[in-house]
Amino acid sequence: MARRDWRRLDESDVRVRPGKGSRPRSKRRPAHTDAVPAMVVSVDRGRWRCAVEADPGSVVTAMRARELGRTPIVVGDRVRLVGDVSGRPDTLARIVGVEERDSVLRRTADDTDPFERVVVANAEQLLIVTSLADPAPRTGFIDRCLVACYTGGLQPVLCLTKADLATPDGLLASYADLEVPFVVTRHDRDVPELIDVLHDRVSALVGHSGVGKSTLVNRVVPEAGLATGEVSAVGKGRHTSVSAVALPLPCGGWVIDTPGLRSFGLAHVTPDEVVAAFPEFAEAAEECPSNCGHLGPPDDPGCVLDDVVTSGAARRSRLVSLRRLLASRAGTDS
Ligand SMILES: Nc1nc2c(ncn2[C@@H]2O[C@H](COP(=O)(O)OP(=O)(O)OP(=O)(O)O)[C@@H](O)[C@H]2O)c(=O)[nH]1
Ligand SMILES: [Zn+2]
Repeated sequence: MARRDWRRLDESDVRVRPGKGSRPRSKRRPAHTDAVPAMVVSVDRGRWRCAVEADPGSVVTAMRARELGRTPIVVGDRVRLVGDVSGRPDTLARIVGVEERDSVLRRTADDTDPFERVVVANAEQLLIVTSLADPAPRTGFIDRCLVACYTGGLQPVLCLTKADLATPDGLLASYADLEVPFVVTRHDRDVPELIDVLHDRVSALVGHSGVGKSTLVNRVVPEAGLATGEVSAVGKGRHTSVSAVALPLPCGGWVIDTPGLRSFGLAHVTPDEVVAAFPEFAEAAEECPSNCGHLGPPDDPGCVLDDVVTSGAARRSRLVSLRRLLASRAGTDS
């Protein structure tokens, strides 16, 4: 995965300016040696709810310390807290540091918007929740999620719901060459494979309205109590939560639901970042003309990736899949 690329884009790294002799002592950043490590579980109007690492049951409300300026802090961020970390009502701790992120789920508002934002930090995997029918699967959306995973350092997992209504075979065939792991679920059966996938990991979940994501979350986190089956209710979505929230799994680990995330603008992603997720093509791509989109002729006549296939070093079907992802980056199917 293209780890080096998204690390470069990380904004959360709070740097301490090298001390200048003339600077008054009081201006120095305090050491905060007593800070408590915690993970952000939700964000609401300038307040962060943080689960204390040593005791995930203890959730503390915190503000961002002034010394952090406008450093973005999102769900999944690992932070350091000082002040009142008791979590008692009406107490407020302070976030004084944000750890470097291991992964970032990023999006641009739409493909013409140059400003990306991080939606979830540090998720190890992204469960792409897709129903096999009602609504029908949207491969364009899945492909865009895969691009977000490959360029943000997350492991994608296809989570195919409503298997009582349709077979997963056709859809799985489209993703066989990408070797995307998958689980297949239906609401009238137990979900041991899903528990296996989620156990002890931090997993973000995305999916379109009606695919059964709330049904799934409620099964693995019984206390979550998410509303389900209200797809057609008037005004739905207007007053419901639209930001990500991390929920602790009884079996260990976290699921991060992303109710507001139903499309992925990928304007911030470059073709080279996508190719970097395909080891058999990454090196050859350096021989391509600069600014090659790697789509091949007619868009990119000088692209050398076809030669890799001709030489026998890669399968044609892998290149077809890679180019499908590259095309989805610029596509409109959200
Ligand atoms: N047949 C079938 N229906 C299901 C299954 N899972 C969920 N449903 C139904 O699909 C509808 C949508 O399920 P939800 O869990 O609310 O879907 P959601 O993805 O959370 O949708 P939003 O709440 O709009 O984000 C409900 O009527 C569920 O009862 C399944 O495995 N099979
Ligand atoms: Zn190329």
